[in-house]
Parts: sequence; structure tokens; C-alpha cells
Amino acid sequence: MFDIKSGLLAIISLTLCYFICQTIYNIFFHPLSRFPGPVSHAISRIPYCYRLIQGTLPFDMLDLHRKYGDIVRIAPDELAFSHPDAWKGIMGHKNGEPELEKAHWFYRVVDEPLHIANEDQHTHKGLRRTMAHGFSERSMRDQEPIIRKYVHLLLQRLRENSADGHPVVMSDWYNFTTFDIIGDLAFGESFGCLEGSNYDSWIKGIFEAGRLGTIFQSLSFFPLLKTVLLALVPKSLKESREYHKKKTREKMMRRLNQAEERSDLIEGILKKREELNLGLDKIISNAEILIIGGSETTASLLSGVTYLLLQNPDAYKKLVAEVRSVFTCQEEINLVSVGRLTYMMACLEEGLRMYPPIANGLPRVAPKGGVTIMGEFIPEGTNCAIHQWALYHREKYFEDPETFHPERFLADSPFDDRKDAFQPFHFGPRNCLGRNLAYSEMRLILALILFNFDLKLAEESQDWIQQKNFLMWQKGPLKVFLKPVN
Ligand code: HEM
Repeated sequence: MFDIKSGLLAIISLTLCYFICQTIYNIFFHPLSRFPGPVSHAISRIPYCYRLIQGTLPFDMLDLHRKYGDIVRIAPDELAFSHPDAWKGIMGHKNGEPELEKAHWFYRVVDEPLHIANEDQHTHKGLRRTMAHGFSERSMRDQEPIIRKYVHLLLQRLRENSADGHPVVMSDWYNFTTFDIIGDLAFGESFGCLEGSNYDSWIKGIFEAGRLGTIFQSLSFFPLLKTVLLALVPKSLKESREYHKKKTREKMMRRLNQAEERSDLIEGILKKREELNLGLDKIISNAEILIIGGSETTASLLSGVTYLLLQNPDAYKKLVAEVRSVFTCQEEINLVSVGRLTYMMACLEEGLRMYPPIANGLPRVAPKGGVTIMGEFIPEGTNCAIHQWALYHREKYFEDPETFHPERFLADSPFDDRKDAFQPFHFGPRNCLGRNLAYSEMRLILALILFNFDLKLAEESQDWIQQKNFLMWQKGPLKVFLKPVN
């Protein structure tokens, strides 16, 4: 007689049997089984998700590469690469062959309109060509007055806030500045962070999105669980999301209603919106990705490099001497003239190496028919990623990687490094469109601060760099004493 008990037993046995067969297949017969890595990662996606959600993935990846080598299997269907040649193999131009598309489980976690950073290859090309105008040398020259306006407000705020002799939270001030600048360049108005000395709720949402993003990415592998959890999201959270969308829409409508032409980052796609078939939602999602990609990244690096300089007094003194000798007054400091600061550039590069704003690997997927990377055949459907923080901390490619040595990036560097491993803005047709803007903006801000103030790290921020990473660094307050130079 078939009763409930034996039915249940049969289901449990079948499930167990399925998992055992799956485990044996993943370890011994899967096309990726020849690649080294921890058995737990070969069997299941869960260990990867656990590290991602815990915020320790960048550091764990370094341990894994040290133990297993340049190519590590970090999930049943994912390989992590840690070698200079991997950039070209995974992200390089493919000369007519299909590119490795961005992994949907990582890039498209919510049902929102797509944008330049997560569109498929074909649509991306047109968008990028159009948006590139806003990032040209000429546009950047036109954008300079906007950028300067916020940097000058930053200097004013720093003077006011340091006057009582207390340390200022530099990490917040860098965030306020870069969010206001990109807000203006993408939406036609700032977030008022510097004005109000406060974060806008829009920006607080971005910080929360980092942690939530890792959870959603992990849930992509467990769709049933995702559906259940989404159904449990409280009504208040859904309402606040709707409110956020409404405010963003109003922001963009104000930009669209501006009559005069504006040489900003969004003008290009506004002009071609019909040709590219871009509705308001898509324009907004592209503006949003500019804010997310263009402000937290530069602000993180500015905080990181400030910390590293203040922990390395020789480098700090050398940089201050450079800024104050190349320029005699602050009016000389602009987006172009900061190009004369060679030591500053080396400091920023070294900051990007030790504290890359995009620390984790962003997975791409091997196309139909597979692909060859670093001489290895990689079967189709395999996720492939390069984890920057881990790669830049490997002794094999960077001499004395734990120490801040800007000299390694100078022309006559005595360091025996593999510089081609260093790609903080990624590589190939989907590399960072804002690279030049980022460098100019960061140099302008840092140069003006060092020209105007002497800096000292507060005691409570000595270990500031010990952070977790949830797609972005979980920066604590970076407290710094500022003393006006004159
Ligand atoms: C230190 C600062 C920055 C770093 C380290 C950085 C890094 C990156 C990286 C690694 C990517 C590739 C992402 C991927 O493969 O999915 C990227 C893409 C992008 N970045 Fe940046 N970024 C920075 C600043 C900026 C700024 C200031 C902007 C301008 C607002 C910007 C705009 C973009 C855009 C539009 C893309 C997408 C490009 C495409 O898909 O064609 N970034 N960035």
C-alpha cells in the first residue's frame, strides 16, 4: 500500500540521489572539472554566494589564487582568472567574433530598464558611441565651470568645518562633491549635498543597494526562494521605491525642459533618443548608472588615496611639495593643468592598485562554441571574471604588493611589476567611459585640497582601510585634521 510516509521517503531519497549524482558529475565529469579549486566551490554555488554576501570575496579570492594558481574554479560554472593576459581574453576586442556578454545573474538582478552598462553587445555599441560625446576632451572643457563650482564649494565647506580644530569626515565630503558633480552632469542639477552638508536620500539608497545587490545576485541561482522573498518585501519598502522613482522622473523632466543646449553627459542621448528608440525610462536608467558608476567610484578612490598618503608620510610630503611647487596660486589649478602633476598621477594609480573601487570580478559568459583564454579552451556558458583586488595584491605580479609605493608607476620605476595586469577601468569595448573625467576630477580635487590644507589622519581612522566589500567598499568615516595653509 502506498502511504504518505513512504511517498515522502521516496521524494527525499530521489532528491538525495539527485544531489549525489550532481555532486559526482560536478567534481569528476563537468567540463570545468580539470580546473583546480576548492571541492565545496566545484559542487555548489553556495560558498561563492556566502563570501559575496559576507563582503569578504575580494580577500578570499587572493587566498584561493595563492593556493590554486592563476585560474580557479570558484563555482560549478565559474572560473576566476588572475593573470595579465586574462584581460584581453575575457574583455578584449574579438575582431568579428562574439564578445563575452555580461552575466545576466550579476548585472540584471531586478526587472528595470537596461542601460549602457548592462545592455547586450549590439545595443551597447550605439549607446556607447552616442554617450562618448559627453566624455570628449571638448565636452570636458565645457563642463569645467560646473565641476569647479562644486570643488570651490567643497573647499569653503572644509574651511568652515575644520575651523573648530576637530577632524572632518573626509570620506563624506568626497562623496558629497562627486555626487553633486555627476548629479549636475547627468540630471542637470546637483543633489544639494555640499549645500546642505548632508546626503540626499537618493544617495543613501545607492549605499544600501550595494549590500542588497549581493543578496539579489545570489538569489538569481535560487529563483523559487527569490520569488518568495520578493513577495515578503514590506509594503513600506515598495512605497519608498516608488517615491524614489517619482522623484527621479521629476528630476529628469526638469532636465528635459531646459531649453538651452548643455554640454553634459546626457545631452548626447537626448539628441538621439528617437534614433536609439530611448523612452524616458531608459534615459533615466542611463542617467542613474552614470551617477552610480561615476561618483561612488571616484569618491572611494579619493578617500583611499588620502588614507594611504597619510599613512605614508614620505609620499605625502613629496606630493604636497609637487602641488605647491608646480602651482603658485590656486587659480592656476584646473582640469588641464593638473596633468603636470606626475607624482600625483602615480599616487592615484597606486591607490587604484591597493584599493580598487571595483574590487570584485564582474562576470562575463563564454559565447556559443566556447572561447580560448590564456591558451585554455573555456566551454560555452562558463562565467569568467577577474577579481581586481586579488590580482593587484599578488606578489607574482607586483613587488611588495602590501606597501604603498607610488614610485612603481613612475617612468623610471625600479619595480619589477607586470603593469599590464593593472586595469582598474577594465579593458576593451566595455571599459570605463569616464576614465579621463575621473582622473581629471580626482586630480583637481586632491590638488586643490593639498594646496590649501595640511592634512593629518585622526587616531580613530588608523585602521580605516580594513573594510568589507559589497560590490562597493563599506567605508567607515575617514577622519582627518585639516589646517589651512594660509
Ligand atoms: C575611479 C573612478 C572610476 C573607476 C575605477 C571606474 C571603473 C569602471 C569599470 C571597471 C567599468 C567597467 C564595468 C563593467 O565591466 O561592467 C566602468 C564602466 C563605466 N564607467 Fe567607470 N569608473 C570610474 C569613474 C567613472 C566616471 C567618473 C564616470 C562618468 C560619469 C564613469 C562612467 C562609466 C560608464 C558610463 C561605464 C560603462 C561603459 C560601457 O559599458 O561602455 N566611470 N567603470
